[in-house]
Amino acid sequence: MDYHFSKYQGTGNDFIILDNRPNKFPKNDTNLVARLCDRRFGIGADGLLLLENDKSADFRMVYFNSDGKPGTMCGNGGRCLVAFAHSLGIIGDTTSFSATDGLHHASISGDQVALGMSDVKEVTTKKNAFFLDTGSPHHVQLVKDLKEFEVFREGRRIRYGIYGESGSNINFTEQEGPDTFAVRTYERGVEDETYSCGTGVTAVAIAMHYAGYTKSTEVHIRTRGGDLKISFQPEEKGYGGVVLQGPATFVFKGVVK
Ligand SMILES: N[C@H](CCC[C@H](N)C(=O)O)C(=O)O
Repeated sequence: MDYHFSKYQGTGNDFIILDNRPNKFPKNDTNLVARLCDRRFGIGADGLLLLENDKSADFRMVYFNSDGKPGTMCGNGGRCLVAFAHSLGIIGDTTSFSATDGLHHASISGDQVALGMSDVKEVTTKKNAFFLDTGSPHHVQLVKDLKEFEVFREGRRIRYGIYGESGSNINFTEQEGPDTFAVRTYERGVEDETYSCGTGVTAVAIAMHYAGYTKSTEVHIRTRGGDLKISFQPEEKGYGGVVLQGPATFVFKGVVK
């Protein structure tokens, strides 16, 4: 079987994207997805996204981590899928699409995609960290000297040590200004550090506001792969109006067996 794919990246978080409106992709074939994402034996990516038909929205997003298993919401992936849908002429400059955590609204202007994220119902404070769900589960921890921090070793230890098999994504952050933070993420399902994690930087922005490290409701995050902006509104319980904005870029397209 030939698979026609496009490769996109959003601040260095990279994805294989396929148009699965014909509904022909074998979604249960974990080994196939893992092989396509393999950086030696396949195309190479942090995850794989399918664009599918949806009865009540412009399209449906289906996401797999590079381990081949279905993931939860992917913020950078969602932004790249909007850019892909726009390139196919499926959408104009605004869209609504469905994903595992519900309906998302987004807009695209040039290479910038602004993606509405799920409301955050609760932020849990732990010993020296925070836990919240932004469509995927995230542990957020402030560290010193982030550049030298052992993200893989410490991320893996926490991901399996505290969160067990179902796991969590693990974000380490260092404040750089009143509304600016640097973030590095150990991503569940990739089981490695990624250059950026969209639901992760969203979790950091909200956790830092919740804990009083920033008063701003528009937070700038620097990741290894580039810069993202997260805006949100504090609500009675939790946060709403959450928007993740940043670049989503086409890299190449091809056919793979
Ligand atoms: N690995 C995450 C999903 C992708 C998150 C990340 N790529 C993003 O941009 O949000 C999980 O399954 O929990």
